[in-house]
Amino acid sequence: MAADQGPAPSLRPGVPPGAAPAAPVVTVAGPRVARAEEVLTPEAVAFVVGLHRAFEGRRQELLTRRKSRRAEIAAAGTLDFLPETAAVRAGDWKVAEAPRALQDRRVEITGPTDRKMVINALNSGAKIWLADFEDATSPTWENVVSGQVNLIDAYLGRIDFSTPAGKAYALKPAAELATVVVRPRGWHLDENHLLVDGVPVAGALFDFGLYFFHNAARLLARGAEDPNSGPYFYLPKTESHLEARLWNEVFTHAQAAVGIPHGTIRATVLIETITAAFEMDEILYELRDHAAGLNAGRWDYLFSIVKNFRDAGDHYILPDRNSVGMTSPFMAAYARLLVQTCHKRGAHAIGGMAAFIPSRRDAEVNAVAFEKVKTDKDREAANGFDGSWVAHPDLVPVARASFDAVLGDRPNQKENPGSPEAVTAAQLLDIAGAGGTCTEAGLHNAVQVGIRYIEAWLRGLGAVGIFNMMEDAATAEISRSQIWQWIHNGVVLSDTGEKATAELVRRLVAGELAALRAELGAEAYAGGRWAEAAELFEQVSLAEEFADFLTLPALPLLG
Ligand SMILES: CC(=O)SCCNC(=O)CCNC(=O)[C@H](O)C(C)(C)COP(=O)(O)OP(=O)(O)OC[C@H]1O[C@@H](n2cnc3c(N)ncnc32)[C@H](O)[C@@H]1OP(=O)(O)O
Ligand SMILES: O=CC(=O)O
Ligand SMILES: [Mg+2]
Repeated sequence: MAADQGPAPSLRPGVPPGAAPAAPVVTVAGPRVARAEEVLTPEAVAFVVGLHRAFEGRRQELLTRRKSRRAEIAAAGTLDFLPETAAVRAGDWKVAEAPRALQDRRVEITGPTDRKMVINALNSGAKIWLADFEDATSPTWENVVSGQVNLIDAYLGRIDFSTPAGKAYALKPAAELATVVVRPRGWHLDENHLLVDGVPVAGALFDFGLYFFHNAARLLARGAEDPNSGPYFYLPKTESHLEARLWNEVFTHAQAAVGIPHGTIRATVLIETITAAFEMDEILYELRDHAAGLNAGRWDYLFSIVKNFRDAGDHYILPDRNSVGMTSPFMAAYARLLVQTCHKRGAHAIGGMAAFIPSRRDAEVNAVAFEKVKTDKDREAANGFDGSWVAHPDLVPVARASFDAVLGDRPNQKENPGSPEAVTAAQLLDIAGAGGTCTEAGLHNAVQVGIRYIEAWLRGLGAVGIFNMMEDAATAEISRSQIWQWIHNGVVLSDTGEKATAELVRRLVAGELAALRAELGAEAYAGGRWAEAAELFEQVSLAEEFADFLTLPALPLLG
């Protein structure tokens, strides 16, 4: 405002012009969670409120922008690299050097932040533990607050746990523990239990802000670079470099606010949307002082392709989930581009999740899981990735063997430029080129997985084993969005010759509920949330208007 304009008129009746801005009204409205007061201290809440006040406006703008971008994609029926950022792609620049704790990331275990899992993950022998508030967590107030309590206890080396049967859990010596990398929720989810002037804060800023605030205080006490830890993050579901820019602004603000050096925070960005795949360079560039790498989040990536091209015709129809994999040409192109981009920019390239989970009770299931995961990790290591994810502690040695065989004593292979084959937009979008079939068996599986997962999520479980596969929010999104896509494109199922229709899906849902009642028994069935899960599943897979995320209509049903 120009100096001669005088003070702005007061918009608050009775408050003189130029008076200090009103203090925000902050409401914490969740059910009681044990030890919440250790996390939700007045200072930590004020820090999150400060983030909200600084960045909520921009978050909303970017969420609106997602909608217009999707409308553009629907109109064009295709996608390409951005002309306006060609100079960034062509430029000669690198991201900041990784801190010591993030140099060797050959095996990363992922999982939710409940107490037992925290201890098991940290003790697993993995280099990194991705502490997940996203795909693997149902964001009940209990889960998001107690997760923060557990992270503080883990950082202080005082986390322990025992089961009602007396099995005791404790941390191994500090030098043997995984480094913690926290994955906050994506930009789309609100935290409805913390309101500022009646507006919910972003789940992303709640998870990031609380972990950063508590972690940064300890970091300051320990000295500039802790060899085993720091404020390290995974950033999920990013759709554009502008969203990465917002994270960069949040990091810059957060570091300045608590007085730790710019660049202390390190973030690995999941490339798990089709739009982000076209902006890998740009995302690293925006975050270059804070970037630690990119990750190939294959499950949300498939979901994002279906979501964005759901009504773009036959070329984009995703066949049965188990007939597409990382060797499908469009997925191989995505992995290739990720390794090429990361290594050109000095960043780590981290592989994704093979969803097969082992069983300690069934040797055959175990053998299949080990073999499938080994094949997947061998391929990633050979293709230039610096490390990869596993979902279960028993898979840590499997993935480590794959990466040891390629890396040897080197912490990573960032000097490996990856495949010399350039990646084109057409290759990234060649879904039809994957072949694969759409079957009623695939449709049935999608119904089963979708209902079972949503029911677990409503009870506060964000990751579950279903039919020996790891299922989480990302894989459930594939199930329901694929059904929407098949119905709206009139797909004919190759094994029955029948068309995929809403009526067929409703029949399969009813059949699945009856099967579950028989499998569980009437009492256990009645104790679950099956009817709500089925209703929500039908809504997100059959409603004409496609829900951007299934967790959005599901959120109000959580405690
Ligand atoms: C698309 C994506 O975003 S992938 C990343 C997000 N998804 C995830 O992180 C999933 C992580 N994995 C898991 O949550 C689990 O492995 C599940 C739910 C799939 C299966 O868990 P369970 O049914 O408990 O498996 P199982 O009984 O074989 O577990 C054996 C032991 O390993 C532990 N365990 C299993 N997975 C993990 C894990 N990821 N982290 C830590 N501990 C684990 C179990 O707690 C159990 O411990 P216990 O023997 O002390 O009781
Ligand atoms: O977050 C990972 C994914 O595959 O989705
Ligand atoms: Mg994901």
